Amino acid sequence: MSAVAADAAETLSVRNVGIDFTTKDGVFPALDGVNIEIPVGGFTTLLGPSGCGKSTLLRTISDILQPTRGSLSLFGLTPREARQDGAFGFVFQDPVLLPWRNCLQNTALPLQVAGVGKRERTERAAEMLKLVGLEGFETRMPSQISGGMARRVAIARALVLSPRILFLDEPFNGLDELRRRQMNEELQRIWLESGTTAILVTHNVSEAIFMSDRVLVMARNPGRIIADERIELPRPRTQELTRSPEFLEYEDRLTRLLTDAYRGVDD
Ligand SMILES: Nc1ncnc2c1ncn2[C@@H]1O[C@H](COP(=O)(O)OP(=O)(O)OP(=O)(O)O)[C@@H](O)[C@H]1O
Repeated sequence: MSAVAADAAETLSVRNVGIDFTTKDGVFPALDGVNIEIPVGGFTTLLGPSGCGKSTLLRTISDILQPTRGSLSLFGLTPREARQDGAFGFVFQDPVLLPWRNCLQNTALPLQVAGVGKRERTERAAEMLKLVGLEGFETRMPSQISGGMARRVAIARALVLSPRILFLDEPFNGLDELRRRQMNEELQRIWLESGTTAILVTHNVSEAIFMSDRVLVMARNPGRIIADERIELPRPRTQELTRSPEFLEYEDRLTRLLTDAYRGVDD
């Protein structure tokens, strides 16, 4: 943790957070001693093996789970206050678009739920579709677009309420490597334009480096952070950069850390 306490309004702080689950085999510490300080506007990635508590940590930050120990502060608010304030946007592994609504109507859904009038929500949703590169596809139905396009719609929908924090839980799982790289470039552009704070969960080392200012490597039993790596590469990052010695050095280092994190998973 930083020696100088940052301004609470500018920082997402997770302090000594632990989560215990009670199962028939006893109490299981899914997370323990987790400390994170994320600056407003930053892009942070949680990288770790299956079962290390990445989703549990996201769920705790987003007020779905209450910590057993420790505390959280989200830019000066509690997780509950932040949720009630509409501070969160979510993109999940599966884009889950409503098949009977077109791209514009799917993007506008959170606005409709929030009671925003039709004209304003149409304008705002169209703006978001433009941001994710889907101008001209407003009236396409989900069955008429590719998997990559569906993910863009999911990102547009997550950003439509201008969230302070965008949670991305393995959003490009299932895409082939080339498509994933294209989506990473797109997401970087969208994130830079939106100015939101982003927290990504991934298993993919290259994606973690490409996207992040910071990569938190997690291990399990108990779920904890074993490394906090700053990625000091210039933006906007390009595919060219992924072949540079600096990028490959990060890749090598994070792969080693992740290998350590995987060690013991099946012990
Ligand atoms: N409600 C629950 N009750 C009991 N155990 C749980 C519960 N939710 C999660 N766990 C356990 O806590 C641990 C962390 O789960 P979590 O889903 O956060 O991991 P993860 O890193 O997101 O995994 P993955 O990458 O597979 O999604 C796992 O061992 C999981 O089985």
